[in-house]
Amino acid sequence: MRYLISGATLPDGSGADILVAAGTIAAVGRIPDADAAGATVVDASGLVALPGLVDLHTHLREPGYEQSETVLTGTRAAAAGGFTAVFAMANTLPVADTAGVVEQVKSLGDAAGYATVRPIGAVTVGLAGQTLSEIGAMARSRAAVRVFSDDGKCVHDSLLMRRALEYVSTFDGVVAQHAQDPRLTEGAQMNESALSSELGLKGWPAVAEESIIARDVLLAEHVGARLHVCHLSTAGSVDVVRWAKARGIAVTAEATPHHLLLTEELVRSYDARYKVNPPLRRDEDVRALREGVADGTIDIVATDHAPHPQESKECEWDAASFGMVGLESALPVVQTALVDTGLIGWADVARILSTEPARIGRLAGHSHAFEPGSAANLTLVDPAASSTFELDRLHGRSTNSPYLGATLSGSVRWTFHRGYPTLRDGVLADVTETAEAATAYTEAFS
Ligand SMILES: NC(=O)N[C@@H](CC(=O)O)C(=O)O
Ligand SMILES: [Zn+2]
Ligand SMILES: [Zn+2]
Repeated sequence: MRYLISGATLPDGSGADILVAAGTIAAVGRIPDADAAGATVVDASGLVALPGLVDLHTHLREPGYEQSETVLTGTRAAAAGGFTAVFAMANTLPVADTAGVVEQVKSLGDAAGYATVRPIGAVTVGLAGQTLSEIGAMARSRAAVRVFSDDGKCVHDSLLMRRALEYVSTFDGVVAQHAQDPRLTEGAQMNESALSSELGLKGWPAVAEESIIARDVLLAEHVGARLHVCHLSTAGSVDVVRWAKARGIAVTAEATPHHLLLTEELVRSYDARYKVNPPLRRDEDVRALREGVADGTIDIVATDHAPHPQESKECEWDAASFGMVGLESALPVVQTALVDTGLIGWADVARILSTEPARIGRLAGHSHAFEPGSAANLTLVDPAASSTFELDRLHGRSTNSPYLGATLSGSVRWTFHRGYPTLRDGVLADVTETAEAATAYTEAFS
């Protein structure tokens, strides 16, 4: 199948046609009619073409928590949000701490066909924080794991963290740390502040995050390894990472869309859709995170898409699960919080949502630029449109979105994964090339 994407705006603001053929970008620029003969025309006037979005932090929940999400449903949500690759977190059941589990997750992703799935390996066996998992075997496996994380839990033991950093540096891997001092956050339910006292909820101090990041950047410097910090949520964390980068430490950092838009004030509703780890913080923190993205201290935006079943959200605050779904809303939140506010432009969006996460995760073979010959992974966004998040706009198995009923600016219209549309003019495509694989998938795993 050949597609002529006509009249798109590239991230740098220039206009171009893009010819997609045989899974690759065949040509970019003014494309002669003869070259485009027979191609399906996609009218992209008014649309911004971005390299396919890459999420370095997605919870796909399979194996083990298929009532919340599966690799198939999660990657359908990814495609709907403009993503062509996702890194799947390791807090599944069993935990992704062996070559067998990461290979299974990769195979499920291949079979589903909606996005490239790169498994993340656990740092410690069972995420228990006691002994290192078989990091080398996962790196050498068919899944070629490069990112390791105990996300959901912090690698708290300093010596284990040191050993993990040393180990991954031997094959250019990276440890993605969930920075949360467990003792300082025992039983914590929301940001520690005047509001947490007022609401009578146990507070989660900023220092619980900042102190771990400070320790880890120093450890990374000491052993000469790459460190990635998940979901920065406080102004102090931005300061620590800024300091570390100025010192030349190989640290990268992410912010989630929700920490760039929402504040702890929402907790007043006691609506557990706003319960997330790390917690929503203050206005000052949101401002500092936005500045951190704008000045490059924060390298990427990652969704931390964390599906949970209704019963674990529709209950009292203390009993509810932490986490929000975020794949479909990520681009509109980024546009609303960062582009519409004038802090960044579309070239920066391409960088923070595609090229940089791909580089940090060592995602080989993913197209980052509209260069002839590269794989056709791309996303078309209508910045003049808006997105209202109703239940039918969520394609995953869980609906714990903080934006239900809300309208954000920007709308993802088309997603192309390896040359075929996974989202067509806002409608999730039936991935025909992989329909048989999808059937086999359902039979094998349901
Ligand atoms: N972010 C969350 O609130 N929850 C995540 C775990 C995590 O990212 O730490 C989950 O797995 O549900
Ligand atoms: Zn986390
Ligand atoms: Zn997470």
